[in-house]
Amino acid sequence: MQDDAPLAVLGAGSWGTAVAVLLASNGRQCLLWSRDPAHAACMAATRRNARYLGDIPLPAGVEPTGDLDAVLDRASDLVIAIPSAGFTTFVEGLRGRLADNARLAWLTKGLAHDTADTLDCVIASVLGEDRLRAVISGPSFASEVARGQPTAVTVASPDIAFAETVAGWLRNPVFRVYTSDDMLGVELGGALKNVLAIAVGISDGLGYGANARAALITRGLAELMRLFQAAGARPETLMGLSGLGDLVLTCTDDQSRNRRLGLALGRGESLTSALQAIGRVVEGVTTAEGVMRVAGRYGVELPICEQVYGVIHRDMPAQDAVQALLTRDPRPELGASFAD
Ligand SMILES: NC(=O)C1=CN([C@@H]2O[C@H](COP(=O)(O)OP(=O)(O)OC[C@H]3O[C@@H](n4cnc5c(N)ncnc54)[C@H](OP(=O)(O)O)[C@@H]3O)[C@@H](O)[C@H]2O)C=CC1
Ligand SMILES: O=C(CO)COP(=O)(O)O
Repeated sequence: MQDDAPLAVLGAGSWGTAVAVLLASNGRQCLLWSRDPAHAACMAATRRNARYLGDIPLPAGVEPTGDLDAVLDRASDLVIAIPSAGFTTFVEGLRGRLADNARLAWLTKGLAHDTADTLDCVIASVLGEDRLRAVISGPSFASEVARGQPTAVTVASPDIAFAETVAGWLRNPVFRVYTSDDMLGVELGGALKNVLAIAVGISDGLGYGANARAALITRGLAELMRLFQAAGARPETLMGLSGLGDLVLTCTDDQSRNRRLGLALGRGESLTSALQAIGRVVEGVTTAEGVMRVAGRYGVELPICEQVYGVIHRDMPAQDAVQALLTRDPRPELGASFAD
């Protein structure tokens, strides 16, 4: 693959734009596709993405476009940056339109909206098991990355050589990239942390203190560990950037939209008005539903995720959800294994 061929980022929200800026600052030509041609034209004219990342100038190497056919003609290395709710439909729309040598990476954190499968399963089943593919995940707020603040992430792929290739696109002295072959663990960590961040936000919004926050993060980690064991992900991935790293980031910093949603719900705002005020994707909302399906599939208990699901999708009062967690049957902190 030619290093001077353009890369393409598909999806021009906050994270897609930040990664396009990163790739261009690494010297790569980067097509940045928006599904809204007027938005693409505005970015091209103003050299900013006013809608999602307005304070960051787009470097010369970023080429905004609204023409997906032209993008697929010019680039065979594609980075998908759209929310999980639209992921499956979008990938199905790529079927039959990709060059044979097209390679895919994605920045999306979540589960397939319709099946609750991991996004890797979606890509493999729609575009073929042999398609080179990788997920980019880890603690990485878009605006910090776009401003060049130090960040470290993980790239996971079933093909470790391809993980290295993607890492090479992204790496620079302030953007450190590790690689992994545990796609499942990296994707599950990225999906669940959004739901857990809503839980921590709710607790903080209710005015509970630092003790409750630390307890929720720790017991959230135990939920992830249980799911990892049941699903066959590697426990050490949980201690990495896409697990503990992103869980801590998203649960503790108000840049997180998932945490901010929880804060608003804890303070008594309605879901609709909180989502409207945030005005960006809040992945934990749809993922909370998917996670319940995954818990059922593997027969694991995920009590914190279940309460978040109750608050968001069953109108449960936030205070009742916390109470339900506090009054669960007592149990040993760690059972026969860490995951019990
Ligand atoms: N922001 C961040 O700091 C990080 C985000 N992520 C993950 O990246 C993913 C994208 O998030 P982010 O960029 O922040 O979200 P934003 O809400 O900032 O932007 C979403 C973008 O996706 C576009 N979009 C939505 N649905 C579709 C669709 N069906 N087809 C094509 N484009 C679509 C939107 O277009 P339109 O404007 O037309 O609606 C918009 O450009 C999420 O899974 C998120 O969890 C991961 C790490 C960091
Ligand atoms: O995934 C993220 C940082 O790693 C962004 O988190 P939010 O979607 O909660 O803002």
